[in-house]
Amino acid sequence: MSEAAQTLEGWYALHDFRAIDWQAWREADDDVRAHALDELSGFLREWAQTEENKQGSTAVYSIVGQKADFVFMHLRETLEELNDMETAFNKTLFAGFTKPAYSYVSVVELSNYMGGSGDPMENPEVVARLKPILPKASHICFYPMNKRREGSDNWYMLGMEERRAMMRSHGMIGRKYAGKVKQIITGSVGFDNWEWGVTLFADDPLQFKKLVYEMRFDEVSARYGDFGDFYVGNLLDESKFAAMLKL
Ligand code: VOV
Repeated sequence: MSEAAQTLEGWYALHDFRAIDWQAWREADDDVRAHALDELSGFLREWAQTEENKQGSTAVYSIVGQKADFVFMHLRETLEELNDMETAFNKTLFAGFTKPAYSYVSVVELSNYMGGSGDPMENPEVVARLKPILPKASHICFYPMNKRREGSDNWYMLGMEERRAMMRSHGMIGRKYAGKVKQIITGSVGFDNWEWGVTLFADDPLQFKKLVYEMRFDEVSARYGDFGDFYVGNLLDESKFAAMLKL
């Protein structure tokens, strides 16, 4: 049996993709819409406060294309907290004007492929990566992925050193995008239908295309990467959200 990589886990993640029921929104009375917007603003502020208190983080983006209209990406200490916020939001008037489009449950993960020495949890940089404040970059890109397990292309049958060498090469490509793309890798084995969620943040959306394309030529992606649907979107704040919903 090959040696499993050791992983460190941080905050739990929920990517909550929703579509807006535009017909219901259009048909609602002005005061109902106003109340729904107030509730939405209340939640956005509450989530910002949680972030301020370093008890979690939330990113809010619109989604371009027909897969969804917006996404809330929440990071919290426990699955219970994620569930509670999801349920609290679902009880709002505004949530009644949305339909579920897709969701993804995972946990922020670091592996020991690049392992340093000493107790990693004593390293503030590691802790900051496990419990990250999500960047407020102009754009988000999310997709789930697996490492392939097919015939002779089986990631899970490779030895640790071989995997480590490939992850090193992966990391070298990623490093070229330092300052342009920030990645949050969340593990989802046992939690959701794919093995990892990849969430990228950038001010220039073309950097997503360039990074993902360059990685396609790297062995770990070229030979062992299988990918789900891609979601790409634009940063929303309270006023942009209100503008998006204005009729
Ligand atoms: C933005 C740049 C960037 C950088 C710097 C970077 C670096 C690194 C390092 C150093 C490591 C290993 C240690 C750790 O931190 O876990 C990883 C780990 C991982 N990555 Fe990565 N990755 C990036 C970006 C990046 C992208 C764009 C993708 C999607 C791949 C693609 O083809 O679309 C990805 C995937 C992953 C995954 C799924 C893992 C876990 C794999 C596992 O088997 O455990 N990643 N990644």
